[in-house]
Amino acid sequence: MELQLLNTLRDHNPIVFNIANFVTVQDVANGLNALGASPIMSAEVQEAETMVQIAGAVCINLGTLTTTQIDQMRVVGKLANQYHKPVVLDPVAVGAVPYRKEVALGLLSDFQVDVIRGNAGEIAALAGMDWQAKGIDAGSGQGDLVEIAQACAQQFQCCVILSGPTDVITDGQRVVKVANGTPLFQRHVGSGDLLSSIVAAFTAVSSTDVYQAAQVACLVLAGAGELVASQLTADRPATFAIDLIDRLSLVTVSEIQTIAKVD
Ligand SMILES: Nc1ncnc2c1ncn2[C@@H]1O[C@H](COP(=O)(O)OP(=O)(O)O)[C@@H](O)[C@H]1O
Ligand SMILES: Cc1ncsc1CCOP(=O)(O)O
Ligand SMILES: [Mg+2]
Repeated sequence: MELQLLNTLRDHNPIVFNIANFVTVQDVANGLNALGASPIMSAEVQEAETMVQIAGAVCINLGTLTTTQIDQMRVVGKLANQYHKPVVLDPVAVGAVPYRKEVALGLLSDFQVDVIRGNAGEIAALAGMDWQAKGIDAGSGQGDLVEIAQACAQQFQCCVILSGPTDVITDGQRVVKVANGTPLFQRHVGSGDLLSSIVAAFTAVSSTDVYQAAQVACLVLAGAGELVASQLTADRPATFAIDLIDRLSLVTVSEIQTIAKVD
């Protein structure tokens, strides 16, 4: 895996344009900033073209969608395709809310995305497979996570990250698994949103190889979280979230390499 992309990202400080949700927007902005990217959030369609032009990549998050925002997402996605800017889609809760699934499928037919990043419940829903998603969380289901991720990637002709205790990254054929992380990620709302935006940041510096960018993003975030958890003596979700921001800023390629569990 090309972990040197972390240094490339810090050297280039790419602008990442996020259509964020209102729950986790500041965590995402601060996480991107700490890592070495330059976040910008926008909810206004009138400035969509400028946003896409100045950005290195776009992350579209369905977390708190509105009809107005869906229109903005469609415009932004099409502009990103036109300007050849990578697009990451985070299909928050599409496994639990049929309306969201309908919206996500509509967007996926209106423009091409480069990466879909979701938990098992979300990726299974988009792939048309049975799963008991629970709100924003993965929920419970039975099935081969690799097969589910590959089916989703093949259906939408893109890279898919099915995140969880082990992140499964696939382009539809090839598969890489990242087993780093900590259960503390699940105790902090917004971990998945941050991952999706970090994926966008890495695609901004590796637009010709989004599969590689997706792998590095998963390993850097999961590795940073694992390093934070190894220093905590108790179950402290709030401390974890704060320390994660610091660690994203400080973590080095060699620290990540030392703990990497990549298959
Ligand atoms: N039980 C776990 N153990 C280790 N890492 C986890 C665990 N659950 C989630 N993660 C990590 O948390 C991040 C967010 O993933 P996930 O929880 O699947 O997203 P979401 O918040 O959208 O449901 C990923 O980096 C993933 O590797
Ligand atoms: C709680 C909540 N409600 C709508 S979006 C959102 C945040 C989802 O964050 P994540 O999927 O990263 O845990
Ligand atoms: Mg999520």
